[in-house]
Amino acid sequence: MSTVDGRVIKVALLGCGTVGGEVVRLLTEQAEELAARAGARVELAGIAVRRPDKHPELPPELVTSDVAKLVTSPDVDVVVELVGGIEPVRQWLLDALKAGKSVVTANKALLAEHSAELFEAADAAGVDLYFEAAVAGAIPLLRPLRESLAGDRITRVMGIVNGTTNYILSAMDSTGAGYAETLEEASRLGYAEADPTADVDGYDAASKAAILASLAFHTRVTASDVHREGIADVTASDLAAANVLGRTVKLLAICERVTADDGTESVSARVHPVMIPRNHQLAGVGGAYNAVYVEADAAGELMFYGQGAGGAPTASAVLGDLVAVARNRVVGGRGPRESAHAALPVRPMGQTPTRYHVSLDVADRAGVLAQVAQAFAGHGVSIAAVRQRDANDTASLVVVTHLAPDAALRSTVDDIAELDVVNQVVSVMRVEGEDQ
Ligand SMILES: NC(=O)c1ccc[n+]([C@@H]2O[C@H](COP(=O)([O-])OP(=O)(O)OC[C@H]3O[C@@H](n4cnc5c(N)ncnc54)[C@H](O)[C@@H]3O)[C@@H](O)[C@H]2O)c1
Ligand SMILES: N[C@@H](CCO)C(=O)O
Ligand code: NA
Repeated sequence: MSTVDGRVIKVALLGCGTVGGEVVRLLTEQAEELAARAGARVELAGIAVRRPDKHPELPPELVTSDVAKLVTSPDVDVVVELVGGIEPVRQWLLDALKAGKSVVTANKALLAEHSAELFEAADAAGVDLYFEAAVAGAIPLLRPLRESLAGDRITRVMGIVNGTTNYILSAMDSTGAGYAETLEEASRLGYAEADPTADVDGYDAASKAAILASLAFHTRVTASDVHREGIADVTASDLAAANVLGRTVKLLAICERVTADDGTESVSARVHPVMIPRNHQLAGVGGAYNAVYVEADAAGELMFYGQGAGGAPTASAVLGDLVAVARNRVVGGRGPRESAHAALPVRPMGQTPTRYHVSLDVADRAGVLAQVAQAFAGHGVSIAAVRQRDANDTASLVVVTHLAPDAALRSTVDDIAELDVVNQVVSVMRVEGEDQ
């Protein structure tokens, strides 16, 4: 029987790949415990895959390729979506919500573009939309933002939210391993997206940043609002330049509440490589692990850490959501709805305050430093530290700035590159954290 009265919650699973396969395993192995925790048996009503013939491990009576039929089947209470991508998934989930099914999804790409529409459909039907697995895999992060911190005022969310790029940067930093071989390994381990350029070019992290900023600041932020740079341009020179200063490079998502001098607030959301001191807590986060700091007025600083990618860790978050949905169905309640009441404007990247590390190869003669310093001053950028090392007739000059609008820093670097005394701009990267 497929009704809540019968204490059975029927689940349609869409996608049975890296994550979906683990969801099936855990649902089967932990059926008794899940029933006790949810207050109802949680049973599969169907599993939709692209190629049913490729899944001899699944019960044939459950497997289908007819997703549209499965998501609106009267037999189904909850749709768990683990296919990925935007279309046709968006339409399947809208159809499911309209038909009164709650939805659990790990699909950050979809949520970062269409969560408003999905929340509206969930509201209209009085059903749930849960997506803990969409950001930072196993780590409970969205539930704390949506529920535990709902009474606080969050000012910043910053961290490592993409396992694939963290795996690659960690390996490049520690073993000097090549980029391509490390990416291949990350794909083999099930961390990378179906198209790994989504990871490498920062799209995956930007989608997650949009979701985090939306929840943290009660504002609709979409992926296109997020400034995005991936790791494809991070070179061995960047890592070497970082190393000289006792730093390392991480791809960070940074979502901030920015308050202007006149007190008006805006939201800044960005994803880009960042140099951080080696003694920064994020520097020690290796492999496919994720770590996210949340700063809130009353709570202070919180840190969330754990496995951000991979089949089983992600399935853990999916199962947690599934139990929450099942419980809500059993008692007749609902989980949190969309909270976008603050509707803050999104601040363009050029106006966002950042700090730069600039490593230059310059001519070793009098007046060079003055010319470089003049370029910074010309854009109103204040210098925090300068370090010079001589080698034959050239010198290496490293400048770290104080906070300045990102556009001013960018223009400064453009001007410096044009100076006759500058042989080469070796590395330009944003900086977070103070050296101890
Ligand atoms: N792998 C991870 O570490 C991880 C972590 C967090 C979130 N996610 C998200 O979870 C989702 C699934 O990721 P995955 O790594 O398991 O992907 P995957 O490629 O391993 O699996 C995708 C599944 O979807 C099925 N599918 C694809 N197109 C279909 C169609 N048109 N009709 C029916 N079935 C179709 C495939 O048959 C496959 O079973 C994605 O949204 C991804 O972003 C993945
Ligand atoms: N491809 C993603 C999966 C987890 O969302 C990552 O590497 O982090
Ligand atoms: Na999570």
